[in-house]
Amino acid sequence: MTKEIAVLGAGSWGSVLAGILDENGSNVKLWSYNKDQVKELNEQHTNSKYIKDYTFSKSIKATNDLGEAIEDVDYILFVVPTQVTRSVARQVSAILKERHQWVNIIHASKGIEEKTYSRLSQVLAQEIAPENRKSISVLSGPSQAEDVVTKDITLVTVASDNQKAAKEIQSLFMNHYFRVYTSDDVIGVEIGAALKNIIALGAGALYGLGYKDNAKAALITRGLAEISRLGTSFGANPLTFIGLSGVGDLIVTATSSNSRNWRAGNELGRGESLDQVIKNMGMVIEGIATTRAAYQLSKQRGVEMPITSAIYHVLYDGADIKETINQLMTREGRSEIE
Ligand SMILES: NC(=O)C1=CN([C@@H]2O[C@H](COP(=O)(O)OP(=O)(O)OC[C@H]3O[C@@H](n4cnc5c(N)ncnc54)[C@H](O)[C@@H]3O)[C@@H](O)[C@H]2O)C=CC1
Ligand SMILES: O=C(CO)COP(=O)(O)O
Repeated sequence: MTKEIAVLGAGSWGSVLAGILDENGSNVKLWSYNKDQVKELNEQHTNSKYIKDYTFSKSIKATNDLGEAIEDVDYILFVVPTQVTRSVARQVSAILKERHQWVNIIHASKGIEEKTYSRLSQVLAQEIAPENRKSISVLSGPSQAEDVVTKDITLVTVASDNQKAAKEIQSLFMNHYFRVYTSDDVIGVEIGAALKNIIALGAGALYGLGYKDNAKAALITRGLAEISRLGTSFGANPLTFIGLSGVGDLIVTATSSNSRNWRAGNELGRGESLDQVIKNMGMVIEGIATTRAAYQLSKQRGVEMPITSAIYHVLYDGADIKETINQLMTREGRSEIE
């Protein structure tokens, strides 16, 4: 199916998703706010800071001009970091309004807005007027960009407020190594996607401190319990959390040394300061801001999230990691399933 698609954000994930869409036959324009990156993508067809040793298809057109990127498109796919999605959406919205364009919106970012505690579909719905959008969908699941680009088998979910759009998006992305399932649980998919990054930070920290496989399994399992608790408090389907965008993404992010969240946690566990970790990474570590948002949401909604709360105190209050783990382990005993 040939569609005109704008991919906004040419980091690791945006560029790899643009590659899949191009490979599957869509006409893709890839927008970045960085002029040097656009020049590199158009002239060398590489994106060396984000995806090493890979040459992208010559048919992907990179541009610095948002108006040009979204001209006459059927779909706009947002893949910029969570905390800048609102400002990019605002710019997109002004252009759509002026042109009376009506498009399908997708996002593939994983986080909660730090200031408003909003999910990204909420941010996009707030910024892009109903007369300019046919649908809002989210693409999510266990999909480290570095493995997708080498065509490792990858399964993801597209959740949407419009099942016709979900089916169309499914067919736009599906191929022999990238399989897409549909869902109508936007809340569950977005909450799972955002909160697994917090647990990945914790898993990296445990590894950095020398803890082993039992500790990893414990963190992932109890992490999933608190992700589901917060998600279901918003009306998410509990089954979503045992799907690709829930436990699936949690497994890959909390165990893969490609994960920026896991790597950041690992460095923190080894005693590096948060500022240094952020500087070393040079790419987005979504779990940091999302920890703050999820912590505040848990307080607001009276949902118990002991691991998120512990990670919040380590990141934002300078709490000692070992002492924090000790406090978690010596809490009063309780029943596993509440
Ligand atoms: N890398 C991965 O394997 C995956 C990432 N994701 C999600 O995709 C989203 C983007 O992640 P990545 O591409 O990995 O990040 P990245 O750090 O590799 O790239 C981020 C991109 O956003 C651009 N950017 C930064 N600030 C900006 C601003 N103010 N305005 C416009 N553009 C700006 C940067 O220039 C860069 O091109 C995140 O929410 C992440 O959780 C989802 C699945 C897989
Ligand atoms: O979401 C991801 C894989 O599904 C990527 O996670 P990181 O941002 O931690 O690299």
